[in-house]
This record gives sequence, structure tokens and C-alpha cells, in this order.
Amino acid sequence: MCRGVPATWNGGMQPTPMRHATEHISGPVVTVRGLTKSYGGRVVVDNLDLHVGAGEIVGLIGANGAGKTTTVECLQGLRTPDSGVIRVLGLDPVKQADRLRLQVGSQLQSSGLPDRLRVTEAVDLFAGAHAQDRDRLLEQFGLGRLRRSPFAGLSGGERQRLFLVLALLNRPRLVILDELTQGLDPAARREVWSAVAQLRDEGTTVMLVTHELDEAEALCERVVAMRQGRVLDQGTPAELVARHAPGVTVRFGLPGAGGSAIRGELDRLPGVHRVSQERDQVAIEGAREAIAHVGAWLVASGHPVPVDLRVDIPDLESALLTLLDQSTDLPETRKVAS
Ligand SMILES: Nc1ncnc2c1ncn2[C@@H]1O[C@H](COP(=O)(O)OP(=O)(O)OP(=O)(O)O)[C@@H](O)[C@H]1O
Repeated sequence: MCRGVPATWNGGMQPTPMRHATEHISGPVVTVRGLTKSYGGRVVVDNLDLHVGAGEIVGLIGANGAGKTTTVECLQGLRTPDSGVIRVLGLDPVKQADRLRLQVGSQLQSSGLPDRLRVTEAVDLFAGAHAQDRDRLLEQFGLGRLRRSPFAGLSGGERQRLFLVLALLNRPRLVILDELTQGLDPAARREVWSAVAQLRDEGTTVMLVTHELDEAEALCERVVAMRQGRVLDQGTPAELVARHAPGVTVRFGLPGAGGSAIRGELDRLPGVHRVSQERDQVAIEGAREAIAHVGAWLVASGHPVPVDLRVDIPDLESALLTLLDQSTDLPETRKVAS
């Protein structure tokens, strides 16, 4: 869930700092220790620790209501934590909000702009002294021909792209993107992905809140999986897959190959855990190395390589599902101690 107005965009009210690429960032961009936030006595972020280094793209993923948006809202100073310490670029997001506003760009899903505000007017309103080339940015996000369109006339995806333009306009050092590509068509989604990859190449730190796990897998160097306000696990997408969904399945049909001899041979291959066979259809479950050994066995066996040969490799979604499933024994959401 995303709420709020684009309060952390640099609205052009104050001078924008020099280009972030030329600034020296020492230390972490985000440090969170023991963050706790509750609503109406219900703890929704529970003693959370988080660390984001300069130039990283970190994804917050997890179940609905896990506290991801609340966490990034606290980082932006839009929510005041009950307890814990937050430093963003070394600053306190609540007490030093003015200094931080110049350096953090946000794209929030449900942000709004006045209906009659035209695209160029919105860009002018938010542009600081050192803003990027506005026309180039609008073209890059496919909004060039909509320069004169009022906000109310934009489609959901176009609004989303405009918010992204506004978030990037002033070359922020940290960009927070919540549900980045929701509502975008597949081509626009890829364009936005490449824009984020470009940000990374330029050294911008990015925090991404997303349910799109292919997006997290494509863009994030590290993902933090959350449930009930707590971090369940974190690591590179590949590490989470290896830890929580390590198995693969190789399937193929081998006409006329029935019988236990083949099963026995496959069973003995390194990495194979289980072989099942139904008529001509063979399914082999095992570790990743089993893929190579089964392939080698197939070639060496002299059978033609089966046309229906298929390998199912788990992805981040499988890993997260397992992780969420395993964590159902977490204690119920905490109530604030009275
Ligand atoms: N202003 C609020 N008042 C009361 N409860 C709130 C408020 N904002 C969020 N919550 C609740 O806090 C919990 C965490 O919400 P949050 O939006 O941070 O989770 P999320 O992980 O971003 O969820 P989603 O993936 O569904 O967007 C939810 O149960 C939500 O209903």
C-alpha cells in the first residue's frame, strides 16, 4: 500500500545541490537500527534493522501489510518512528527533513497532482537549479508528446512515468520507488527498468518496494524479505533462491524407455534426489548440478535428445513463497506494550 503526496520531491523551493555523481558519499546511505512503528497500538514495523550502501539497489519484498511502505515512509520523514534510529545520508529524516528533501527522490504509487497541472508545469514546479534536461527526461519516459496534457488526462501508466520523471529530475542521491511499474505496459516496464539500471550505473542508490519479483530479480543487488514488520531474510536474489528454493526438476519423455534400469541409472547421478516415471514421462528432482549430469547422461545414452526436455528452476517468487510459508509460525503481530 502506498500513500501520501510527493512530499520528498525537491519542489524547486530551495536550491538543488550539485550533481550527486560528483559528491563523495562516505558511509552507508541508509542505516536503520531497531525501527519500530505502530498504528493504533498494533506494531507494523517491529525492531527492524536495515543497511543500504552507496550505489546499491535494494528491494523490499514480502507479504501484503508486511510494513514495507511504512518503513520507506519513515526513511522519508513522512512517518515518525515510535523508536529506533534512522539515518539517511547521515541525517535524521524527521529532524533534518529540509536538508534531506534536496537529496532524496521519491515515487509513491498514490501520489497526486492537481488535475489541471500540465506535464511541463509539473516538471517546472519540481525542478531545482541543477535539474536534468527536462525535455530529454520526458522523451526518455515516453512523455514528450504529452508535455501539454493536464494531469487528469494522463493514463495510470503515464502518471506513473511522470512521477518517476519528477523523482529523478533533481539527480537525487537516494531514490525511493514504491510499486515502480504498477500499471505500466510491458514495453514501458522494460524502459523503466533500463532507466533504473542506468541510475545504478551512475552511482545512485535505489530502494525499491515491489511485489514484482521478476523486477526485483532483474534490478536488485540485494533483497530484504519482510513479514509482519520483521526481516525474514536478505541477500542477493540468487542467495535467497539457493537458501529457500534450491531444488530443480528435469522432465522429459523417453519413448520406449520404461523400466527400472533407467530409473536406477538416473538415481545414481550426482545431485539427483528423486526419480519418478509415469509411462514414458520421466521427472528428476535434485540439486542444480543434477541438470548437467542428467544432460550428459541423456547425450551419452544414445537416445535422441527429447524434444520435450524441460528444466524447472525456481525463481525468487518460489523462494519468497517458501520463506513466507516457513515463517507462518512467527508470533502474532505484536501489540504495543502498555
Ligand atoms: N495510516 C495507517 N493507519 C493505520 N494502519 C495503517 C496505516 N498505514 C498502514 N497501516 C497498516 O500497517 C500495516 C503495514 O502497512 P504497509 O503499507 O507498511 O505494508 P506493505 O508491506 O507496504 O503492504 P503492501 O504490500 O500491501 O503494500 C498494514 O496492516 C496496514 O493496514
